[in-house]
Amino acid sequence: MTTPILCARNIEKSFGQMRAMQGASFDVYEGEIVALIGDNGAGKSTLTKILSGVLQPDSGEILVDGRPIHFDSPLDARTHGIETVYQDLSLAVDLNAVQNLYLGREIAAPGLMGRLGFLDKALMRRRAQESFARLGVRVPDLRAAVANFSGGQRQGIAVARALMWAKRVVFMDEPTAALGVAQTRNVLDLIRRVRDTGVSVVLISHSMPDVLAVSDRVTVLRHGRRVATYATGAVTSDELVAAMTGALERDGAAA
Ligand SMILES: Nc1ncnc2c1ncn2[C@@H]1O[C@H](COP(=O)(O)OP(=O)(O)OP(=O)(O)O)[C@@H](O)[C@H]1O
Repeated sequence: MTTPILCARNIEKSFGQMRAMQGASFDVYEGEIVALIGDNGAGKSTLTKILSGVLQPDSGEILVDGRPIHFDSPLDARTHGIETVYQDLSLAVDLNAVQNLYLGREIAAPGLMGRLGFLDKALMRRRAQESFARLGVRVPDLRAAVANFSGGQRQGIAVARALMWAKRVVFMDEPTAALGVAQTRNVLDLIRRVRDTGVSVVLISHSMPDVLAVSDRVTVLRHGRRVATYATGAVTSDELVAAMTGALERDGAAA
């Protein structure tokens, strides 16, 4: 079997008395969309934060390409090509789409101008346009503050931003929450396009239809550990809900 590009093994993490991660394991393979699902409080966000360098585990291992690694910060995870799109999007709403794409990673103008702090705005705009075009993200006006845009348009910009920098894995936390039917379809298409560019996607979602529509595999977390993993084509919504709620374990049929 191939080596996962990103892997968590027996992760433990407590917040005071609360054991949020109780031996969680998780694998991401190259070129796949893997859904990470679980009931409220199952530990999806905590695991995501650990695998993107925001939180450090108390114990357990993280492996990239099979090699143990420590992420001391989100920057560490980024240098390994791992990016996260959070549900709150963390876009700067007063800035335009290009500025948001490059927030904190601006390109300096060449030569003395760059050393004086001038930015290469034309280059950034061109690369941003290429990125939006490649992903099929429609930005009504590159110069307008993103505060003017719809939820779906903002989601597209947030995804494009992560993808500008993600070389290996993108975590998407509830990317279709608060979106309408058409916008949800666009974001799901976008997720497929991301995978087709060779970047793996971890989809964290409460939406069974989305999970079943777009993922290749599904991992179910419960009480801070992995209770099941399925090939999406071989599982039903009822089976996923059973794994999430513990009915599978009660039946003694856990995968
Ligand atoms: N900073 C924190 N301090 C204390 N407890 C925390 C903290 N972060 C998470 N927890 C607890 O850890 C457990 C796992 O939370 P987590 O947010 O990872 O779950 P989740 O699966 O993402 O849930 P949801 O679907 O509701 O977002 C929960 O019981 C939560 O209350």
